Amino acid sequence: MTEIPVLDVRNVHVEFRRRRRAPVFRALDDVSLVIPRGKTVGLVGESGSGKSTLAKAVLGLVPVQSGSVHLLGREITHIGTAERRKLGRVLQAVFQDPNSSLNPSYTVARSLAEPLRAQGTRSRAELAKRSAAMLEDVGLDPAAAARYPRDFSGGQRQRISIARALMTAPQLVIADESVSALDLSVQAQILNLLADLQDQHGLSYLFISHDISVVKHICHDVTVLYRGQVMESGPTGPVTDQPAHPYTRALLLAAPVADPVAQRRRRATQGALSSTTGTAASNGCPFAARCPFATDQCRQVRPEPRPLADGRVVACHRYPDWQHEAAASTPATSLVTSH
Ligand SMILES: Nc1ncnc2c1ncn2[C@@H]1O[C@H](COP(=O)(O)OP(=O)(O)OP(=O)(O)O)[C@@H](O)[C@H]1O
Repeated sequence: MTEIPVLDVRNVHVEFRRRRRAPVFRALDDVSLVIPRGKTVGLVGESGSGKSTLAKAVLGLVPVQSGSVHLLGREITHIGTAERRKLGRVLQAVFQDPNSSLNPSYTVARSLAEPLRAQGTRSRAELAKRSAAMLEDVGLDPAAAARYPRDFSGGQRQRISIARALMTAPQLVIADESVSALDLSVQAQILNLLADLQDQHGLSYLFISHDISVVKHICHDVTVLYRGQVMESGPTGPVTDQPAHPYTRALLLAAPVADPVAQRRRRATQGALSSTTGTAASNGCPFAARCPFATDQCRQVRPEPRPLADGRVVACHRYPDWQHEAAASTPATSLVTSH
């Protein structure tokens, strides 16, 4: 029997109307994503691709027009506020800015206690015991409980936010750009911490980042989003070693690398990603306007997701031909062109 995934997002559509009478804007268009137990699934894409909207759809913070969200086998797409509150036992989130979850006027102890209090735990002794254990788990001195957020560095505050998210012993944690604001060395520490906590507590993560090089290090599977549509998804190794979608390759080429000289050389020869704000072909592939391998078919017909033998799914008419063209092209050929 196949195991029930922790999270199963199926064919989700989310639309916004930015102004009254303005046409609807589709922020998520037929997005599916599955997180097996104990795994980390990355959601990657540039700013505006719809990553946070997907997190909000799972957290019930934006309405889902169609499709479904199942958490541990239970459909939660449209559940009410009271039911939603109870989900705090199994579902928590850590955001980019620790200050959004840590009230500056609360002691760490009070901030940590909140999620458990919301689930009905009142015993002070129990709250204090759990806070101390979680602070230790995230590498902080339990004495930190008596202090305030201002007493800590950015990395330490993010550790406190993680401790707070883990207070209810959730099964799924949504980490939305949770290392983006940190220095590289602190990022690495937090990523290691998330991996250790996963081993220790059997956690699953939905790990959201605009940086595919970060996703590569922590995620078992990855979903690549562009303008609200899934370009490619599957096991992280194949997706990042040999991308099947030109957009994934473009993200990899634009990702920071440890060696700045190599980075400059790469940028000079391959071109960098341009902004996501151009006009997408309404019917075709949303990436067609920026893709050097696009044909009329790409501009006119939306590619259906195709399963590949290695477990991936790709939505590209030109796969695998574009890979051969890319390999044959000279370094002076820009992979992604600006419009
Ligand atoms: N409440 C809203 N009303 C109208 N448009 C919205 C709303 N929320 C998001 N959007 C739009 O939906 C698109 C996707 O936004 P989203 O925040 O999900 O992107 P993202 O990939 O998380 O980007 P970033 O990393 O910059 O947050 C954007 O064009 C954004 O302007």
